[in-house]
Amino acid sequence: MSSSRAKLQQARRWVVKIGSALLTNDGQGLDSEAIRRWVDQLAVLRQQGVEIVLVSSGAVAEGMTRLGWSSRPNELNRLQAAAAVGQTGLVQAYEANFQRHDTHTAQILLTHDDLTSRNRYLNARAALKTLISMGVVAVVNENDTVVTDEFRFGDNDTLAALVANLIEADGVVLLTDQQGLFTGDPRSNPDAELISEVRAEDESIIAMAGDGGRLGRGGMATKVRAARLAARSGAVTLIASGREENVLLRLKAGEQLGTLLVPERSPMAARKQWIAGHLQARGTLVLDAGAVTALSERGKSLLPAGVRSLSGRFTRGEMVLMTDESGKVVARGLVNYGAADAEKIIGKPSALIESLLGYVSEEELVHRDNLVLA
Ligand SMILES: Nc1ncnc2c1ncn2[C@@H]1O[C@H](COP(=O)(O)OP(=O)(O)O)[C@@H](O)[C@H]1O
Ligand SMILES: N[C@@H](CCC(=O)OP(=O)(O)O)C(=O)O
Repeated sequence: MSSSRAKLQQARRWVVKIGSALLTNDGQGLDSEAIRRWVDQLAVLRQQGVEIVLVSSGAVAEGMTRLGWSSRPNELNRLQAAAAVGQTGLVQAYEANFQRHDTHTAQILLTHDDLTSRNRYLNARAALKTLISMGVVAVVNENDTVVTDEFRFGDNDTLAALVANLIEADGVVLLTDQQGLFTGDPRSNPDAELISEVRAEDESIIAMAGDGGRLGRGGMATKVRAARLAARSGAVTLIASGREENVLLRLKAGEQLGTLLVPERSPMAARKQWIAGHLQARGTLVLDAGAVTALSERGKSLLPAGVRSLSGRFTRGEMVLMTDESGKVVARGLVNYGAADAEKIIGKPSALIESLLGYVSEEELVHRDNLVLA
């Protein structure tokens, strides 16, 4: 087995996306047998220690079936109405199946704004992470009923990749109606060959990937682009057929199914690059000399004890600058406590956090995994 395949096997958090084409059996209503089989597999994966977030399409297609429409309407209001009708069918199907495994599901409907506005982004992230920690399977879809221009993400491949960025998933599995990415669209090109593994950044795959079928929105083109997005936070993406028997369990066992799109950087390197480049600092922590040395020379995390003062109005998870006493920036990173709580614990040993705050999030103020030296 290639070492890249092992990356998916070892991934502890997977975003699994099930496409419209697959879910609705090409327009025949929700394929409840298939949903049962995927849920059974997801339940086994969870027993094997994999955390799962599900991104499921199919609301519009299911709504059309329920409303007796044979063709996809062009008017936005009718599409939105179909999505609203179909979404209840989708969540019913997942909830009923996960209940057989004593697992709760949660419906999360997201719009583009939710992932671009910092506040909403942090809320979505905190809610999803809390659900994961409680063992609840979130079932995510685009909030089709409120998006303004014709379906903003449009396809759920992009949404799955953005969710992976959001919750730092290390694996994205896109289940569709083809075996994976072929050198050309197999619907029109019978000689096209399946690609087993490719770099997510490889330019040549963009040209190979065509658009989608009757029900699907993005085709392979959006899957390839989604793999690139997921690679930004270091996640591997696997495109495979959801009709393949036990596909998820076989992937977890390391079988060479589908197409693996491999990120250039390790999750850690990608994460650090993201911290370094993409976030605005919300505050500053001034460190004592010992803490400066611990961070810059020994690669340590920042403990509250090494902080002399702070400024800014930051909340947990936001980015702060860390400076020495002369004001020189030594590092930047994501802080584990909001400013008000941080103020109470700076200069104190981590063992006192619980008595000072009444709870402990982490013993570090900034963990070294979430910290980049200047
Ligand atoms: N290079 C390619 N390899 C495989 N499938 C391709 C390729 N180019 C286009 N496709 C088409 O993409 C479709 C899958 O995308 P789509 O219909 O959007 O499904 P989903 O709803 O699962 O996202 C396939 O049915 C296939 O015909
Ligand atoms: N939000 C839409 C899904 C859009 C869609 O079909 O996406 P995809 O499965 O990527 O082709 C729905 O639930 O119908």
